[in-house]
Amino acid sequence: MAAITGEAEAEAPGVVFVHGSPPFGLPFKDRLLSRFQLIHTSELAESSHVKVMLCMDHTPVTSQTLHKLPSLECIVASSAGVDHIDLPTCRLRGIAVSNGSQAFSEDVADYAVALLMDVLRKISAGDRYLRSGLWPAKGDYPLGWKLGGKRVGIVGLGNIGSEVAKRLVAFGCGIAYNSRKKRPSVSFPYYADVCDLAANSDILVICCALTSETHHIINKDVMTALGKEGVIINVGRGSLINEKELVQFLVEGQIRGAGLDVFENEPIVPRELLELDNVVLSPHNAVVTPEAFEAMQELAIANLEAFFSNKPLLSPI
Ligand SMILES: O=CC(=O)O
Repeated sequence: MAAITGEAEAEAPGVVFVHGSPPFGLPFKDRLLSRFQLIHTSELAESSHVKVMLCMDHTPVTSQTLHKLPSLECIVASSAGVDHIDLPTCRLRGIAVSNGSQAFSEDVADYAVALLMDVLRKISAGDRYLRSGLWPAKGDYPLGWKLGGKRVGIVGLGNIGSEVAKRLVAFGCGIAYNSRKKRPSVSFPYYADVCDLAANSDILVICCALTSETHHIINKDVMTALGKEGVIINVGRGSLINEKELVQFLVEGQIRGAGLDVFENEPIVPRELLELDNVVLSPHNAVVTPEAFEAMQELAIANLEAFFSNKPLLSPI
């Protein structure tokens, strides 16, 4: 006993409900197991006492899921986007939610810039042209456009959007943004209306959270305002854009191009997009680097430890 041996009595490990089928490798699982007791989705029936959930993938956390966890106080999500979690129910029940965005923001921002550079300078399209033996037989591939000097409208100036801005300022772009609220500490021009932002931009980079307010925030009116020379990059969620309208605008040449990491009905990608050389397509890969996964694991464990020590979460949403 602690009183006799002088050793601190070992504390029981905190119980963590792991939601979804985690893509985590063994080292992460071992690290979690060394600190916490893990309960999995298949054991939901025995989880009525669980206070914290670790969400390792995009499996929906519905009001029914939450109903089965009456003691839940906190959800630690590994992803940047938390649109798979029923946030209104969490708010009603006072369940705190944290996300993983801090861990991924730099990598997602790099990827957004890479997609943009690719669309403008036609890198993937030129690669396809060369590999199919058309160069030089069919002549040089058409020239692309310069990035420096372009006016970039960022939709969602959170962790990821701010990193995108930092990078594009270094490329000599002008930045403006739209978000729920003007950010007093930010000197970039703010547009409360996305159409106004589009009308004053050459490029839109979409990196806001998907909510009922932002669903289809990019629609035909916004694309019309952006104009024929406009480019759209989406590293947020597919449903931020009305995809049917986007496809139509791209097919008809009513905007110049798009770089898309996300789609409305993933992994289904509209067939028309596969035919277009002014579109760069990517299989929801912007967040995926081993370094980002490592940082995500650190953040998830730090959030769980903060919860169990009654400290503020590190990345509350
Ligand atoms: O899309 C990936 C994420 O939200 O982390």
